[in-house]
Amino acid sequence: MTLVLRDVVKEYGGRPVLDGIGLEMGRGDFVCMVGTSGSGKSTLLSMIAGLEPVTAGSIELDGVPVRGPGPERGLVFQSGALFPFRTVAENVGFGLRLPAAERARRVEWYLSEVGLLPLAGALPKELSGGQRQRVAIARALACEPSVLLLDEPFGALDVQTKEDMQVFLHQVWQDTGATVLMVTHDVEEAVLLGRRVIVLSSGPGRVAAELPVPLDGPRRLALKRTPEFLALRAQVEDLVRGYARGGV
Ligand SMILES: Nc1ncnc2c1ncn2[C@@H]1O[C@H](COP(=O)(O)OP(=O)(O)OP(=O)(O)O)[C@@H](O)[C@H]1O
Repeated sequence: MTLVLRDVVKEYGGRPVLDGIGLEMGRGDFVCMVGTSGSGKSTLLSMIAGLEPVTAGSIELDGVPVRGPGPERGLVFQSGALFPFRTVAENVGFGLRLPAAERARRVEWYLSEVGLLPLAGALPKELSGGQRQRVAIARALACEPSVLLLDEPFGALDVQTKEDMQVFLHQVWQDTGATVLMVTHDVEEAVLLGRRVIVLSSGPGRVAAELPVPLDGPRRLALKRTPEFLALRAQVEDLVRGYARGGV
């Protein structure tokens, strides 16, 4: 599925928040978006998810304009927002309009994909933060979306758990072939996972730079220590810092 944004503008009360955003993503793409706080990253994801209308411009999936939410787009927020009184399996299966046996099979499949099958009967309060995010990701994946929209999905996790989740997400992406658009504050995470990194400037948000990530081989954590990775990370950090100060 292709996702195309053309000249997307968003205003709140006449105040421009995003201005002229363009983006093209093909099937199986993985794009990470970074930018300072308030540059409109979450707003952009909400519009792609169909939860917010655009003020001007267009967002199209396979050439069809987005006019509301749809099952082909899965959205995961920073705090997974699970139903507290439903089990892990019930959370993952919630909203799946399938016959019971098929739904159970689907839930089992995605719980094993995220390594949580043994905790299928647990309640969210019995899980760690990382496990809760895995459930949220499994829930989004269970709808088998063509496009996965991730808004700071690991932002609330400690460094170790976050790194485990980065490796996990990369594996899920490879296994499912989903198109992934991920918003993050973490430049290292963006360079590790993205095949491209988009830097948004702020006030209003614009695409300030789009950098390919030409790193060969598997995206393992050891990659973070290579000179190529460190150079690219520094380049993106300088861009983000520069735009935060009002232009490079
Ligand atoms: N519903 C709304 N009504 C009015 N203004 C809003 C609304 N949602 C967001 N904004 C404004 O739009 C701007 C961009 O917000 P947004 O949350 O998209 O930025 P962000 O880049 O995701 O920030 P952060 O990195 O801090 O999450 C902010 O100035 C915010 O105050």
